Amino acid sequence: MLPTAELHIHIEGTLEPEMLVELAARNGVGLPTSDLDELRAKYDFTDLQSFLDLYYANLPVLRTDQDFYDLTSAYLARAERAGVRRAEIFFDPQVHLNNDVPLGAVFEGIGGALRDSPISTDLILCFLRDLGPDAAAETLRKAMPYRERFIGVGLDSAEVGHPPAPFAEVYQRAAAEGLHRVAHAGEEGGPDYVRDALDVLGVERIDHGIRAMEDPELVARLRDEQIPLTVCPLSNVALRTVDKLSDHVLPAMLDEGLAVCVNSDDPAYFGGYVDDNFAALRSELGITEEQLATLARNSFDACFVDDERKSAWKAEIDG
Ligand code: HPA
Ligand SMILES: [Zn+2]
Repeated sequence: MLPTAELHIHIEGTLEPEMLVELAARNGVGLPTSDLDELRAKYDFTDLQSFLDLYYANLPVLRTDQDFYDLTSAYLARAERAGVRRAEIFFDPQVHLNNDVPLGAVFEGIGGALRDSPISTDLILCFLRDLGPDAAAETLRKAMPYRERFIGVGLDSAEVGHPPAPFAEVYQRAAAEGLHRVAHAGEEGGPDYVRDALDVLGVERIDHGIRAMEDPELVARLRDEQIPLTVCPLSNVALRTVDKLSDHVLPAMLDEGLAVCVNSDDPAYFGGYVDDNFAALRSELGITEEQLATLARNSFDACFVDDERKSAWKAEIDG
């Protein structure tokens, strides 16, 4: 199993239908159906918004520390089997706050599972871009009592129509707090979203970034500056950003010398964990063992950890 870092994983997107049903029963939360086949049948998306509608509709089942602990433990156990050595995990506090779940329960539950796992982990707090910059600033303010529990901020949810620039101030505030900065850009939005995430928000990594390939000048910059891009191939197929995996730009990104790595995004919804993504790249895109090793090396280089730890993980790839 290829060792890797997973840098683009939404913990809420690891909620498998089985756990959805279990948590709904535990907390007395109604679901449209408890039939697993009927639930899975809903996992057929036309675009990002059609996925987000289901993702948000399912999340009221998460209520207590224990729920967040169970969700996170299940992901970490599965990630361990997938070869994940390091996970930098996104979470969406605004969803839980809007569901009347206190931030303390979110941090305690997720944090407890992280402590109990052998995988090296940290948390990245994501702002929901469609709720706007004021709500993001308010969320960061509410999270400050838990400042030691997370290492960075990100930007997710509906991309088109919600460009990065209005979030400049909250990203500045995050930087002043010593937080790392990443953002989803170029998933459904065009190259301008990627450029603004870099220039206006000062992000250190781009999540997705596949549409940057439409702009040769931007591609040259991403290569020259070796900006990490956390690509999620099965997610892009599930959300129909690409028609089929064999059309994916990942091989072209590798050929351009971009700092790409492979991630699962929302594995419960998109048909697989990071090892499933690697397997699909091998079988459907003809990605070679050497390219897979490059992707794994890139993932460790892109981690928010010291060089010594990166080197130790990278040594495992060839060893
Ligand atoms: O894949 C995603 N894209 C944007 N926002 C998200 N929030 C959870 N998953 C996603
Ligand atoms: Zn994502």
